[in-house]
Amino acid sequence: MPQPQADPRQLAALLVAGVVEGGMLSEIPLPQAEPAVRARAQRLALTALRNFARTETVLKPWLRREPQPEVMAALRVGTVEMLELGAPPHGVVNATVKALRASREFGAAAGMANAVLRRASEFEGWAELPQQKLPGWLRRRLRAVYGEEGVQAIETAHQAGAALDLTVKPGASAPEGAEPVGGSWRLPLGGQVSALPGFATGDWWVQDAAAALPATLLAVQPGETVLDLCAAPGGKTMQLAAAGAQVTALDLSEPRLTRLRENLARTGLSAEIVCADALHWTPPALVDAVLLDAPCSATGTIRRHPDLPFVRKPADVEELTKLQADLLDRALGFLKPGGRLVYCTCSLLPDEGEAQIAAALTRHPGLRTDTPALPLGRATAEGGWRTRPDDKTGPDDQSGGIDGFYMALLRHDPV
Ligand SMILES: C[S@@+](CC[C@H](N)C(=O)[O-])C[C@H]1O[C@@H](n2cnc3c(N)ncnc32)[C@H](O)[C@@H]1O
Repeated sequence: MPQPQADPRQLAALLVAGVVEGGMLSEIPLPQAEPAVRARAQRLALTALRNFARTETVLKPWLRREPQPEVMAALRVGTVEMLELGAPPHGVVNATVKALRASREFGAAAGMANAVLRRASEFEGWAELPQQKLPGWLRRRLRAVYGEEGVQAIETAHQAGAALDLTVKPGASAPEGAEPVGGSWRLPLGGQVSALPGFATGDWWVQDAAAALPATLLAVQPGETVLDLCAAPGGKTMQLAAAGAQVTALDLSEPRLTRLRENLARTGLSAEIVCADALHWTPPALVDAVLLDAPCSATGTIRRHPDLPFVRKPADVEELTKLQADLLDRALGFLKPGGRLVYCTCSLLPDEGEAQIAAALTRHPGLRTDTPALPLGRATAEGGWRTRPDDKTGPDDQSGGIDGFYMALLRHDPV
């Protein structure tokens, strides 16, 4: 017998409530649902999180007391569906009320939701409401580096979300309609990725245009031995393998390595896979090149992960910067004399980028930066490279920015 389909709005509300309670979007368990339903739920949840403060402004005047988190999340999802995504109010209100009424736990809130969402649908001036601000601690730290104007431009980019960037396997084609961005290809936002032409045949994989730069920077040659430390889910491993290198992909997380294995299988690329802690593992032989995509605050990816500002705390950054320095010191020891290493993080915080490399240069005699100009972003004082979410990808860029990344090419000469 066919199972009743899960409602994307209900799933979206579960996701939003889960994030408010401190969960990462990718880790919140959802009931079984078709990929298309999950994709729609995901899109609604992302939109609700990107417009969290705005929905507060619209809903608060009509709420006598704060509803249960799940009900509040359903109201936020309904509000963005009507006001941001332009869905007809009648359908949104009816579906939300029907779903609440059908639930044993939240049925009593159905009448209130009906009244509040009808009011919300009449709200005027949605587009003029202030954009979503970063949390105070992060905003202050970014303002010290990029200035108030820079932070506002970054917040505007976060609010706009991200297009779908693809890294295309050499010799394969991007799907029709994709535009070149840096060395990547860009499709407008939306849709179910696995349904796009070329997905099943492994012609490309999803990776932000900025995230594709570090592997390009390493410029591996066919036959070179390369260690991809912190490799999963494998976006950069696939680039290195596609360039013909002999890649060892190492990661601490077995579940993430399962995704890396699936990605390699789909794209028909190969790498040796090691599940280990890079701080305690030693390669059997020194290598020509290392890519260290170090664990970080991921604050450069808020465009596509608007749950991060709800979850990240300043203490996480302190812990991560120590780990990054330890990983970098260890990774340098895996290089053949004269070998090269790309260090990168998807963070906007200089503590996880510029400052890490400046400190490493003082710790390691014989270490130097040798980062050439890349198609997107700008050079930094210590010899690295920085991209920002508000970076334009071309003179008439309409497609939005790129993730915030830091990267540096380091050469380790014997002293
Ligand atoms: C930024 S993600 C890597 C993304 C990946 N390079 C890609 O392009 O798809 C960082 C990874 O570091 C891994 N990691 C964290 N600490 C580690 C450690 N001590 N040793 C090895 N891997 C570690 C995490 O499991 C995570 O998969």
